[in-house]
Amino acid sequence: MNILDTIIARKKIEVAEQKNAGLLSAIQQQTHPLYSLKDALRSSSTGIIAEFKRKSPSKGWIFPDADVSTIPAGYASEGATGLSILTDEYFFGGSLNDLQQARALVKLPVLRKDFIIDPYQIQIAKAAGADVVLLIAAALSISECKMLASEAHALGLEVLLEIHEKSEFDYIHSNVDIVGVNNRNLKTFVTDVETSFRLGAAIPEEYIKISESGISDPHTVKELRQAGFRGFLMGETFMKEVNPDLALARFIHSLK
Ligand SMILES: O=P(O)(O)OC[C@@H](O)[C@@H](O)c1c[nH]c2ccccc12
Repeated sequence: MNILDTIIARKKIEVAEQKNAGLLSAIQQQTHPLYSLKDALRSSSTGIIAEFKRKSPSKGWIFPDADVSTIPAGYASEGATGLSILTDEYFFGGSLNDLQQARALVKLPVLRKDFIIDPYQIQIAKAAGADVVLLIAAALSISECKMLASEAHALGLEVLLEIHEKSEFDYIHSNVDIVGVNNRNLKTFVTDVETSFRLGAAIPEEYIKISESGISDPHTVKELRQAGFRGFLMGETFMKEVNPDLALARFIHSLK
């Protein structure tokens, strides 16, 4: 079993437990007008989506005691276009509480970063205050992906579809708002920014496209922009620093 299969197997159990425990009805519902990531990316000059992530299966612990009451707000004040908040606990050290806290502190589009396989997780994302959900082609069938995307839209959330291979172009459909090319292969962890350049050109013009993972050099962002990418999802480059928000500020500065 590759790591993605392991994560999904565990996720199925987690969602079943959450349903049994009635998690959705226990969440204090957040209501706010949607902060559209699509619109923010269209109008932003930097397009950095800054991620809050304590650990990952590929790197282990990055910042175990990272403080959610300061870092996302810091990202916002240093110029992030949107936030990505990991909510998977076992593999990424995140929580729904992280999402709720970040939501309460920032007025930016917030992505729930998790492995979504069930509409229940989208309802929870909405209740906890997310604006966008991630759907990973490699983790879903095309029909599951379509069903989950229409659930997200029914709740007024945007959909970020993540792809990594040409064969996953078939997942792109009308209920997708943003197409993300993950430079990291979730089955092998091999990260290569060339993936974005290779796949980017073939993504239909009407979709906003973003490049995800393994970005650490401002020069890469400039090149990706020239290739038509409007957003850049970056985690580790910031989270490996003592002050991730200041690392973002320096990165943005060097883009100018
Ligand atoms: O820390 P990085 O290499 O900058 O990557 C961020 C983000 O792209 C990565 O965390 C990610 C991309 N797709 C995912 C799917 C699930 C979990 C995590 C991810």
